[in-house]
Amino acid sequence: MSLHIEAKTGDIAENILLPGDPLRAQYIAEHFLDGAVCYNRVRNMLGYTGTYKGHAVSVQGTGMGIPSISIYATELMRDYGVKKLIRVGTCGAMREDIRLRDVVIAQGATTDSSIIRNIFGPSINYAPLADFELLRKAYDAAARQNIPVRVGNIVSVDRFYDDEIDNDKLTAYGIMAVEMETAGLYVLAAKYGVQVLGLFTVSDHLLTKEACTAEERQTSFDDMIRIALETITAE
Ligand SMILES: O=P(O)(O)O[C@H]1O[C@H](CO)[C@@H](O)[C@H]1O
Ligand SMILES: O=c1cc[nH]c(=O)[nH]1
Repeated sequence: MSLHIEAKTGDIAENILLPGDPLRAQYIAEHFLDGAVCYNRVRNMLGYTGTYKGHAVSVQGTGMGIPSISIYATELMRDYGVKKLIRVGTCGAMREDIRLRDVVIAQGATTDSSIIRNIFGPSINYAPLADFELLRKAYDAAARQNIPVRVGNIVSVDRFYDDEIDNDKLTAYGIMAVEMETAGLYVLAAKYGVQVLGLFTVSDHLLTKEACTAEERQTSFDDMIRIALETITAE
């Protein structure tokens, strides 16, 4: 048991998916895992363990923003021995060639969060990166399922409502999409020496202002979950 997760030692699998929304954790457990059992209800931040094609897999809600995901990621890595983590999130597209419902893989995660400065001091701009083996497996799994994916740099922002951020400059330097947790997750995975990857479904578009309907979110979201599960259970 840790401060924010009431699971007993051994209740959580080494392989885990991390959606921000705890109800998405419940959805994944109910629709994709066999024999899923809920191991966490503290603060309603639901966590489940079940199996996928015979492999033990957990799924844990992490909340919104780097402070929230950092709590769950630290306890999962440090106290429960989790070894492979895939964030399954939603994101906002920032470029015209990225469309609604596309699946995005975060090779790197730029950030305006103070987490980098707080760890390394003002002279280092650490580059939070995905694990290459997980990235390659996710790309291959997507290709096998004929799901197109975009791979590259995203930005993890501290503020969802941010009138000051220069999105045009970020886009000009290749940033594909915006979300709020991955840079922090990648840094923590490096600290604890575990494998990590961020996968996203584009739920809205910052340029065109389009947004997915609930049904569209569901369908494209399922594509991302299948990629994540095939990746995390691949030998
Ligand atoms: O859909 P999730 O995983 O929560 O991710 C995105 O959605 C939330 C904002 O609405 C932020 O957490 C952002 O990162
Ligand atoms: O953090 C997020 C997630 C989805 N869409 C956004 O614009 N931002």
